[in-house]
Amino acid sequence: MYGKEEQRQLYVRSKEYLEGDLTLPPAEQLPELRSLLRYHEWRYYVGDDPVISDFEYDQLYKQLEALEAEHPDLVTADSPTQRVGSDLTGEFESVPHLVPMLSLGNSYNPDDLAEFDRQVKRMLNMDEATPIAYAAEPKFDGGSIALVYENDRLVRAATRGNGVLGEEITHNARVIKSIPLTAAFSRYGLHRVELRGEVVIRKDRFAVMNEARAAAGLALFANPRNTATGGLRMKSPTEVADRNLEAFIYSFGYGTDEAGNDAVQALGTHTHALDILTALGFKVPTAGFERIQSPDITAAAAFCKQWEGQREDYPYEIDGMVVKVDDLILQERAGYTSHHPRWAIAYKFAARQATTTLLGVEYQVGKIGTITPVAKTEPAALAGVMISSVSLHNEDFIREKDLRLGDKVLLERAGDVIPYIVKPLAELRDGGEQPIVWPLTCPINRTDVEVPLVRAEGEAAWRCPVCVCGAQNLQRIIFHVSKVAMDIDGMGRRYVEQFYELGWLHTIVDVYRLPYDQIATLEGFGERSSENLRRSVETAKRNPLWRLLHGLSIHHLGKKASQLLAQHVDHVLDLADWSEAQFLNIKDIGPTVATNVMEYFANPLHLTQLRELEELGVNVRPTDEDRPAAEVTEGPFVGKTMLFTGSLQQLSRKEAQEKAKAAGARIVSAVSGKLDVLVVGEKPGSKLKKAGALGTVRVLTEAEFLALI
Ligand SMILES: NC(=O)c1ccc[n+]([C@@H]2O[C@H](COP(=O)([O-])OP(=O)(O)OC[C@H]3O[C@@H](n4cnc5c(N)ncnc54)[C@H](O)[C@@H]3O)[C@@H](O)[C@H]2O)c1
Ligand SMILES: [Zn+2]
Repeated sequence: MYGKEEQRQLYVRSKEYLEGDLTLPPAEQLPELRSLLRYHEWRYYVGDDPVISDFEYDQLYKQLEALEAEHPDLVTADSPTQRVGSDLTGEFESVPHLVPMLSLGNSYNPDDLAEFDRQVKRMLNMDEATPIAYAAEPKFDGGSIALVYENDRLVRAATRGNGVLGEEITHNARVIKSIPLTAAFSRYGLHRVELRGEVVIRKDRFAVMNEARAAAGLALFANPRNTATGGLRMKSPTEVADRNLEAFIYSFGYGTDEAGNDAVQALGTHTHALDILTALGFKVPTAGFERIQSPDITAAAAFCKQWEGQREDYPYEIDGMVVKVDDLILQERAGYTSHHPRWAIAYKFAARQATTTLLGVEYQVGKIGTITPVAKTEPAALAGVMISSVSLHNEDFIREKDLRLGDKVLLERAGDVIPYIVKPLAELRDGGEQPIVWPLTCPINRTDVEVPLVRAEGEAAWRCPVCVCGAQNLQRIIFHVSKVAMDIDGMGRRYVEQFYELGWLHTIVDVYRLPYDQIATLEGFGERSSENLRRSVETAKRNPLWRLLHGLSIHHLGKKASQLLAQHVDHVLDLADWSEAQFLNIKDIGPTVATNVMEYFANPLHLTQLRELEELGVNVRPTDEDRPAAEVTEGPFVGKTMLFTGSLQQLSRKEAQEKAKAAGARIVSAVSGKLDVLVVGEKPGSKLKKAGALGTVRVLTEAEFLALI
């Protein structure tokens, strides 16, 4: 019905009208707006596949309405404001409704409802101060249905069609269990009635159906509304039965007694009419829960707001609420336009779908270097917020949806769920769309070195194995500042995490350029602690080299190996030029450490980091503590192993150990058959006992030890 290029044009023009930057004479705007609305009605009703949001459609509609109000001479009978959108497909026989099935006017907030209330009163020549009672109930989002009962039997069911003619679907309605085939209308003096209702599918049943379809390899249903309207039009009633359809009945459209006189108004109120339908066995919004009778518009508005908040928890899809003048006689007096009743109005919830243009893709790096593509879009209003970034999850998502740069895309955001792209509107493409090329190398990396991404088998995510922005850095930083590595006093995991969250720490390099003035302003900090932290960091900069090496988190490079390497270089970057043989030449360094250290230093990103550390004043050369004590060949303890236990009185443990080493001893950590000398201070404890039991250990007091050296 519409060609591809034509559809694209209609879409682009619609967005231009919505932007509101058109200055055309009304005589040109009017026919164009009408043709735009007709196109969107076709997409929405016939295709069940709209290309703009309901809110946008309503805005275009309002533009047309306003223009027509200014230029009544230019109103045409076929204008979308003068009739309801048609869902006639031509696949079923059309039948005339007993009373036209109309649309509803729209409101979006309590102010709109207050305005509606004033209009109703003006129409009824009522005083503004006199309250009108309203009924309010959910606006079910499914397919409209009209049910005709004669002599208490269901004789016909039809879709809304174009409002005047509907499509006859009686066979399909008969298999919907919530539609009674017989109902005792005669008890209320009703001989012939036409009921109005909405056919829907419960959200959980919809989900189960789709799971089953996925398991069977069938195409998934797009959404419950779509599935319900499609379900009504199935060719075979058994297929209809499979869809778990239900029908909510929300009013009498028509009702006469045996003589053909109106018998509906006698029911008094809309509320009472629904109570009767409930009693007759129809599925009707439950009084007190799904519907209320409110004394005035304010209470009705509050009920609408309440439902907007609980919409997600409700088992059925609703796109708003409907507020109706409760008194049936007042309804009749207020009357109808050719498009909607003047006594009712829809209170629309914020649209959960929107269409917009995909402008570009950016990449984020998450935990363990996972690369997440993020779509950048033209800003779009979605469920009450402006959206311009939408996660694309991973490469497969982009590929499966066949997303391209420049695509018009359908966005959705339901409840707390993060917004996502439902699909591109492929039929609106003009050929200028560009493929999204998945990066082979890390897109985050800010250096000029390319880092290939990796994707583990069976995983959807690509990862940057060394990403400088990756959250794996968080763990590295925590280790880097810890006691065993750089031992930065007062910085622990908690602060690292906090600073990381604040964006101050990305890599270990940032540890040495923290914003202390800002830290001072953090809750629980203050000038003093900030200054203390700064001092700890400054102290750590003078650490022996082995601590830095250990703090690089190189796989398998422990404290001992770090110390050994620190002894054998003049500058940490010397290691970048080392061959495997050079590593293996060092006693106690094996091939595993060699490989890992070589891999680390082969990565230019790491070299950049080390240079940055050096520029920031971090020591990158061996200190005295790193240097091996010159081989001691003379002294009282040459070739002996030694251990200290208990508390020493004259020397600190560390001093004693240094002196022992200078006297040729090698310090060990445990009592064993290999221990030669045990020096005991006060309260020696179990080590002395153990040494005594061995009988091979020479035991010295602190004084004896001092005398010997
Ligand atoms: N996105 C698009 O391109 C596009 C195009 C056309 C229409 N639309 C949407 O459809 C609307 C117009 O469609 P419409 O004419 O079907 O109107 P509508 O859906 O806004 O309101 C009328 C319908 O509401 C249903 N309804 C559900 N619960 C009801 C209740 N408790 N009481 C009364 N009616 C109830 C009825 O089936 C009735 O036909 C637009 O405002 C727009 O939101 C969107
Ligand atoms: Zn990276």
